[in-house]
Amino acid sequence: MTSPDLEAVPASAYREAMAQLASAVHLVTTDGPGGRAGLTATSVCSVSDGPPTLLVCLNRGSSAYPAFLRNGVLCINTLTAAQEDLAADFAGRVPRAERFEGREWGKLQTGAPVLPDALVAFDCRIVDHHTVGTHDVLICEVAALAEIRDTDGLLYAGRHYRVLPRRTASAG
Ligand SMILES: NC(=O)c1ccc[n+]([C@@H]2O[C@H](COP(=O)([O-])OP(=O)(O)OC[C@H]3O[C@@H](n4cnc5c(N)ncnc54)[C@H](O)[C@@H]3O)[C@@H](O)[C@H]2O)c1
Ligand SMILES: Cc1cc2c(cc1C)N(C[C@H](O)[C@H](O)[C@H](O)COP(=O)(O)O)c1[nH]c(=O)[nH]c(=O)c1N2
Repeated sequence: MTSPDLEAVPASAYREAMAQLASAVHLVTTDGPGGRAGLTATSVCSVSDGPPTLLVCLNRGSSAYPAFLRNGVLCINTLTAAQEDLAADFAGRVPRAERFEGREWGKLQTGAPVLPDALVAFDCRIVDHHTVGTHDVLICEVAALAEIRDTDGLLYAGRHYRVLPRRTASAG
């Protein structure tokens, strides 16, 4: 242990520690009565395969957050290495209203926007949510999956985007 048990961990130290972890990068999107919205997220995790369920942690302060709760559906679009620009756009480089411009978006079961050529996409219904600090943990049941693409993935680690090379059969 490098710090006493009862000493609070500063947010800056926590973020520096979290920056050491590598994560896949996703556009989390929604559409419905609350409007179309989306943001970049790394806090996505598998919960169960029966029923197929994952979680995503969304900051309640983001402009997109109310739309997710109102719509009750979302799509986790996992980005390829070629989609790094989109990650920056949906993390705030482009205003919320303009983030979906310039490409055709698909849909599966729920109507949440599906990014063409995503590495994979999980179309979900939000079945529960829990407030923890600044974020809400959304529990999402998977209603449909998009086709898996045979291409390099995108990682975020050490505050930089990186390429996750697709493992080929010859690579073992
Ligand atoms: N889970 C999140 O909400 C989350 C995750 C990654 C980045 N971000 C945001 O993106 C920007 C750049 O992040 P960065 O990784 O380049 O540097 P950073 O130093 O702000 O964050 C380092 C790591 O700490 C964690 N983190 C950062 N802010 C968080 C938050 N508000 N809630 C929970 N975890 C958080 C993430 O794992 C992040 O990769 C910041 O504004 C950050 O808040 C948010
Ligand atoms: C690499 C990376 C990863 C994440 C983020 C950023 C970046 C750069 N952001 C922040 C989020 O994308 C950003 O706050 C919103 O896009 C801002 O949206 P509005 O402009 O408020 O709509 C983010 N926010 C969140 O609520 N959950 C998350 O898991 C993540 N992960």
